[in-house]
Amino acid sequence: MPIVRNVSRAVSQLLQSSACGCGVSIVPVRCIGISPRQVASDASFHSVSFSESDHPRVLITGGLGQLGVGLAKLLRKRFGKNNVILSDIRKPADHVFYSGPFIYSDILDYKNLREIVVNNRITWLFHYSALLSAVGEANVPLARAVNITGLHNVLDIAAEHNLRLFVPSTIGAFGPTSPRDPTPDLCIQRPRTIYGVSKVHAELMGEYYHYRYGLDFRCLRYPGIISADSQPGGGTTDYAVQIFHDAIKTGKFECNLKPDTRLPMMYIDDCLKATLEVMEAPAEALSMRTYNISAMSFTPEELAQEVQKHVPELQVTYNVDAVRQAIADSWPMNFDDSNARRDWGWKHDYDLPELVSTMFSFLGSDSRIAQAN
Ligand SMILES: NC(=O)C1=CN([C@@H]2O[C@H](COP(=O)(O)OP(=O)(O)OC[C@H]3O[C@@H](n4cnc5c(N)ncnc54)[C@H](O)[C@@H]3O)[C@@H](O)[C@H]2O)C=CC1
Ligand SMILES: CC(=O)[C@H](N)C(=O)O
Repeated sequence: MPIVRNVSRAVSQLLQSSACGCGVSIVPVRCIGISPRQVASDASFHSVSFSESDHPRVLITGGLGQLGVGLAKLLRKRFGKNNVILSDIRKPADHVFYSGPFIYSDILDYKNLREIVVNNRITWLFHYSALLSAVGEANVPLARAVNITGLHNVLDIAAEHNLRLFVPSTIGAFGPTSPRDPTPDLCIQRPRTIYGVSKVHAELMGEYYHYRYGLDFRCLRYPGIISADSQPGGGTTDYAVQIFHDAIKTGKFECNLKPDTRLPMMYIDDCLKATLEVMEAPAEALSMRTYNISAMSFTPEELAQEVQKHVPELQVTYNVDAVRQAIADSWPMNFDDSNARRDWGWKHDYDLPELVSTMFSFLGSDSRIAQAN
């Protein structure tokens, strides 16, 4: 009766533990006898226990978006090119395809995902597939499928195959009734977008699987991410990337948020650094499984002023998009990430001036608006 014993031990530990997980260290209970999904009898469990010195074998879902290619680059530097597999449902550009392993994977296809994990002996999974806030509102059924059903597939496969699982959450997991300045890790979360609802669901399901099945779930709430070599995928914070491209190409930028809309933001290198750090943190260091991370917070007006130090000719106008503005007005203005700083030593490198000068040195400011005049 080992399964029954495991179940009752898991349940009693679960009941004894604090529901919020704040400041309480709970020993995860690995209980492989109660797999969260009924697995076909012919399924093979090739998950291998890796010793500390072995590199993880990594799969990134939704890897062709704004963040995945950069994450793959960072992880390949650390763990070796062939230990990191990028996957997506889109066709990769040549430079991505030839830079390391790429595989087609639709996260709605449970069996295919399981086959990839088994055949490649995956040990770490970064689940990046998602529809972001603005595109999610434009196609709620698809956002619900990708962000919620897709997450269920990933959670079950990760639990069955003993994976360490990273799922990013977002400032969008908060809503108008959350404290906005600053927003702490634990507070009311009643977002009003399908994106936000799906991310709160992901946080709660991941933490539930951690306490119930011992899944090694780790989650960071990212601010709006700014990158030079990848395009954002349809979010509310996209303006803060677009302004750089428009400043260089035309010298004119039309912003779809009001000039005083304050949102937390972060340069991509900081975001990817935090992601790797939390995945490498010893489990004992993590007093929670979902952390806010923060770097800076600015308004479109403040960003434009900093950009104008590099491109003084830049003209900024405002044409507010009502959907995006309503979303932004319900999101945090400043993010409290003191728990991440305390538990696993999180520290950002880029504030607004460094972010802007780094973006321009990346994008090459020499082509800037000579043509526009
Ligand atoms: N970029 C940002 O500012 C922030 C991103 N995040 C989160 O980080 C993660 C990555 O974000 P981005 O790279 O910016 O997103 P993105 O929108 O640029 O890329 C998402 C990728 O998911 C893929 N995808 C869509 N449906 C799929 C399916 N059925 N199966 C497999 N892949 C599918 C898309 O093809 C796309 O390449 C997301 O979970 C997002 O919520 C969180 C906060 C901020
Ligand atoms: C902050 C995010 O999650 C994303 N960039 C969005 O704006 O939807």
